[in-house]
Amino acid sequence: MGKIVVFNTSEYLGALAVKALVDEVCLTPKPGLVDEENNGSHHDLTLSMMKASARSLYPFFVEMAQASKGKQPSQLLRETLGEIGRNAEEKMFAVTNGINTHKGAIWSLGLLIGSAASQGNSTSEEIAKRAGKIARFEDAFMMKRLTNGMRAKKKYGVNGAVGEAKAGFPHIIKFVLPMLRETKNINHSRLNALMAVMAHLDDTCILHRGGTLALEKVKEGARAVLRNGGVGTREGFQSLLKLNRLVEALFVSPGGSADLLAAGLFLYELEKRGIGGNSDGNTSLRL
Ligand SMILES: CC(C)(COP(=O)(O)OP(=O)(O)OC[C@H]1O[C@@H](n2cnc3c(N)ncnc32)[C@H](O)[C@@H]1O)[C@@H](O)C(=O)NCCC(=O)NCCS
Ligand SMILES: Nc1ncnc2c1ncn2[C@@H]1O[C@H](COP(=O)(O)OP(=O)(O)OP(=O)(O)O)[C@@H](O)[C@H]1O
Repeated sequence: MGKIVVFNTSEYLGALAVKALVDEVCLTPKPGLVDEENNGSHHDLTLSMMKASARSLYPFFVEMAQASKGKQPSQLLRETLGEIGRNAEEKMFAVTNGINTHKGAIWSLGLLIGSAASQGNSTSEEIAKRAGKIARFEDAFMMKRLTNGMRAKKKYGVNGAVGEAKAGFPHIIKFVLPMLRETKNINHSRLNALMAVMAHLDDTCILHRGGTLALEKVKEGARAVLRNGGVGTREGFQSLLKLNRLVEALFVSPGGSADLLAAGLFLYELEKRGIGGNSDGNTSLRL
């Protein structure tokens, strides 16, 4: 996408969401996930596919923002976002030839964009809370297909992507945002934010492929990185490399944590730039 010029708040929010997805996938070295060095535990994903998928979602994110402008959380808003979200998933699968690149991310970012657009000048905490309120309304049109996430939720009794949203994205508020706000080295703070969420999240991507044993090992590995001072220290970075080898050996992928990092990056950019950053004309964003 390179540079994108945006003309209104909805386009601005859409561009920030795409930027968050591109920033997440480019963050390196991540355990098990696609990054600039390798495709992690994914035989079917590549960096260029992830970027193409992220860019293809732009019009849907803009539409979500437009549809939510000035609206209170309601079943109608939930169903409107649901329909746009399903269309976005369809586009994603068309762009990737049927590979799941951003299903979880569309869900979390979609709700947060809707919430951010519905009421200007909110804090990240308020946006996440209101997104939770939207998610708690029923979507009568939601397809009841058996997904990997549903299987994992049933088997292991965890909440998954839907539970995280309905609870107002506690892992973003408690773990991702504090880390992003903490340090001056962007790469370190983003990797530490990923470690913090991985140390706590019941990620259905990991559970589906590796079960509870793999999830516990991954959580402990992420905790070790933070205990050793984070990725900015020699010991912490060695622990990250050790975690990457562990995740590779287990052949699992923390896709849910990656989604929540991307969603946190979106909120963090929004709090730095402000929602009205482009209100009086063109603003360009480098993606
Ligand atoms: C809710 C979704 C993500 C389906 O989730 P489900 O748990 O059934 O399983 P599925 O395995 O298909 O996808 C889950 C994805 O969520 C992410 N994830 C996994 N664990 C977690 C977690 N604990 N917290 C947050 N995200 C997680 C991962 O990326 C994973 O791939 C979504 O596909 C959906 O139903 N979309 C419908 C469109 C919609 O209603 N959109 C409205 C807002 S845009
Ligand atoms: N950098 C990334 N690399 C890989 N996955 C990512 C990345 N960022 C986010 N994700 C998320 O991970 C999910 C894909 O994970 P995964 O391929 O494990 O799921 P799946 O298609 O349900 O299952 P599986 O591939 O195990 O059959 C997507 O929904 C996406 O949102």
